[in-house]
Amino acid sequence: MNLAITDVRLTPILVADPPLLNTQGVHQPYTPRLIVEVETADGVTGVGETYGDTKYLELARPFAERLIGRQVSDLNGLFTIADQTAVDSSRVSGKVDVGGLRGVQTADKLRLSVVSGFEVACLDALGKSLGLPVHALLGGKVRDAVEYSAYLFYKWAGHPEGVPGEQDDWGAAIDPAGIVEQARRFTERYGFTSFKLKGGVFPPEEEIAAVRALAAAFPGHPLRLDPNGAWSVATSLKVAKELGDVLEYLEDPALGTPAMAEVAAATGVPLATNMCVTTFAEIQEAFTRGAVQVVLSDHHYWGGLRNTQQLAAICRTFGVGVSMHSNTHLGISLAAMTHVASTVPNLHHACDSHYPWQAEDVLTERLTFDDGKVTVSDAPGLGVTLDREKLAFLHRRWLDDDGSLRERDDAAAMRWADPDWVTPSVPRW
Ligand SMILES: O=C([O-])C(=O)C[C@H](O)[C@@H](O)C(=O)[O-]
Ligand SMILES: [Mg+2]
Repeated sequence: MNLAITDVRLTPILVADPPLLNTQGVHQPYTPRLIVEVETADGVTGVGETYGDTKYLELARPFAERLIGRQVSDLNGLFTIADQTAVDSSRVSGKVDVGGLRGVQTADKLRLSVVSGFEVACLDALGKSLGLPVHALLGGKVRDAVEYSAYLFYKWAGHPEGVPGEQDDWGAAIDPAGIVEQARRFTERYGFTSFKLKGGVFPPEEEIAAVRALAAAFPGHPLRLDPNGAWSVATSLKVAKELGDVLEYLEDPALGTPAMAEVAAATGVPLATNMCVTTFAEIQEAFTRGAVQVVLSDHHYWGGLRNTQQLAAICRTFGVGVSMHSNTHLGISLAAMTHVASTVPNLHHACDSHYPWQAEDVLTERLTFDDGKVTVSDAPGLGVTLDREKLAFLHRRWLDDDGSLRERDDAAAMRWADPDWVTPSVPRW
């Protein structure tokens, strides 16, 4: 068996995305992703997926060149390569990413977001070479299926007039009744039993009403509300008080560890985050201050599946829960998330996934949710097959774009509907 990497292919694509609202604005009609393929001397190909904005592409290209000749089994070596890959300082503010939705933006985090795409591709190739599923390479699954939650969004029926985009069949959801209807469709289509509402869009009273409506429609089901740090400490505490009896957790009610710690100290409602703890460096302060009770890992920016396992072990040590965050992603990432989630013993909350919102994919067969769960594949590697025609189609869309959609920018997308829109300052309420 020859595990040496002989070829690496990077394919940036644009994937259709519905007009989902968040505190920064609205999703663009197409969002960038990067598909990574590594090929071994034996002709085995592994696939990975990560963010596709230019700053990731810029790093992925020199990274890919350095991979040639290395073994797909040399996963630790990926971090060495990452350390040697220079990051353009203009690409990192040290502050926030996508209007703050993905937490702090550092050079290391940018590197890790690229490493993760290659790590998953290497694991896929290694698994296929050895005839083993990725979960086996990670130490073995402790569950046969991974539970996901319905990721509810306020949304418009379509993208603003005159903006080219794909039509979705979800309709509009801009009030409690619309959110309950969306949740019903999620349960009918996928069997989800827990629900997360993306908040920070409307004044808190309206979002409290939406969560109350969900609680009435789905009594006893786990509910979460995530305004992406849009609230002050006082507002967060008010919401926690009003919804404390129905919330599984509140997600990033306020921005940053100090504010989260203040909220946590004054409420019994658990706080989850994918914003104030998104790197290993942020763990110590947040955990010692008791600022978060659940960390939502995202293998893309934590640096891959093995780093996600390390994060889970740290959380276990500190008695902090762990689950999974999601941004717009395709089936390769859902498969990767499912493999790693199947190996984490202390996973006690349904994971997030945007996948139901993505009507397009690059796989020959879409992954499916049954009773809200994805079955863990025992096929070699990730257990997915790339559809080259679909990949080429989505890549063509990226090539044809004039550059305006190649960076995710929810505030810019909002300006198509509201030319005066500026990214709201935080706390918004
Ligand atoms: O849980 C979260 O904070 C997210 O999923 C962040 C995302 O960017 C989400 O808000 C979105 O896609 O609009
Ligand atoms: Mg969140």
